[in-house]
Amino acid sequence: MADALEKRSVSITRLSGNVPQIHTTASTVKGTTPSLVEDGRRRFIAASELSKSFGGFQALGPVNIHIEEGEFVSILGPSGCGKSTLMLVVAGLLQPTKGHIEINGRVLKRSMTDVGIVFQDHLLLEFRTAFENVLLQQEIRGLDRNQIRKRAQELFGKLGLSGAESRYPRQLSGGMQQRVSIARALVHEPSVLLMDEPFGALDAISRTQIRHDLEALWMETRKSVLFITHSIEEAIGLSDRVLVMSNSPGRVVEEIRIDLPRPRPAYLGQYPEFAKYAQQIYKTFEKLGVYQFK
Ligand SMILES: Nc1ncnc2c1ncn2[C@@H]1O[C@H](COP(=O)(O)OP(=O)(O)OP(=O)(O)O)[C@@H](O)[C@H]1O
Repeated sequence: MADALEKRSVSITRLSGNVPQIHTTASTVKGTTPSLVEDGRRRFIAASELSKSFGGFQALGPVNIHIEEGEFVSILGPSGCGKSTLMLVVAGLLQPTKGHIEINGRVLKRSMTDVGIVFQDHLLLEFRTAFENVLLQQEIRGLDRNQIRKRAQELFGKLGLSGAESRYPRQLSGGMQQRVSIARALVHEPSVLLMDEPFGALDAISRTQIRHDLEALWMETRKSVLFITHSIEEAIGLSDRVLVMSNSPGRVVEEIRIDLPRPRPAYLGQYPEFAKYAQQIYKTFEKLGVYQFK
């Protein structure tokens, strides 16, 4: 995928009526159906005409999104537009009112299991140590204990948590708590990682570091990631594609393919393309009335 990334040109696509205007080439891969493949890459997650209402209130959609195998996709949108709702529907934790999700070509009928989820709140159990929190996956899923312990130890090393194994959540900084929750989400090696504003509660300096560490981990493991954020810099810094959502009920109004080399630096402003992507997103938010600067 790194090669493919390097060959991409700057591409900003307006989505009219939520119909993707992406040029695709039909192709087939042995053992897969043609509809699963776009530009030679597998659509691992595909959400079609998704909408969600709570009582008479429409919170989301309709939305069409897809995530390719090993792709990092961010959703950027104003508060209350339905980002968390979209993530919960994609995870199968909330039923859509209309539309459906396909995972690897199969319609999702119950909660996804081949997944790791990270929320803004670390949701660690206070009475378990950092390491025991990560091992929870092994206990719940009935996985091989030695294998998961080994993997947990590796993740602690990669996430800068070595030495923190026996600390309780209250003895960790906010950034470390989120690192433990990332380790917990990845220890069972899921194909999909769903992250809902995971760094929202962290200070800007910690956010930049954890963004880099997550990117490094993703480059090694190549999960399919759906990452929800309010931060334009974070979305551009992490993603292969950024999907911009409108105000409530959220629809995807723009897709921006991020063509920056990886790993990306702390200061993204060194790339002229970064300014171009960011400006486009600010402009879209102005047009949508999300920003009303006078
Ligand atoms: N279970 C629920 N019952 C009723 N309304 C809900 C429920 N869950 C979410 N909503 C409403 O749906 C809308 C979208 O909520 P959601 O949390 O998905 O937005 P969001 O874009 O993630 O917001 P934020 O960025 O502030 O976290 C909001 O108006 C919210 O109040």
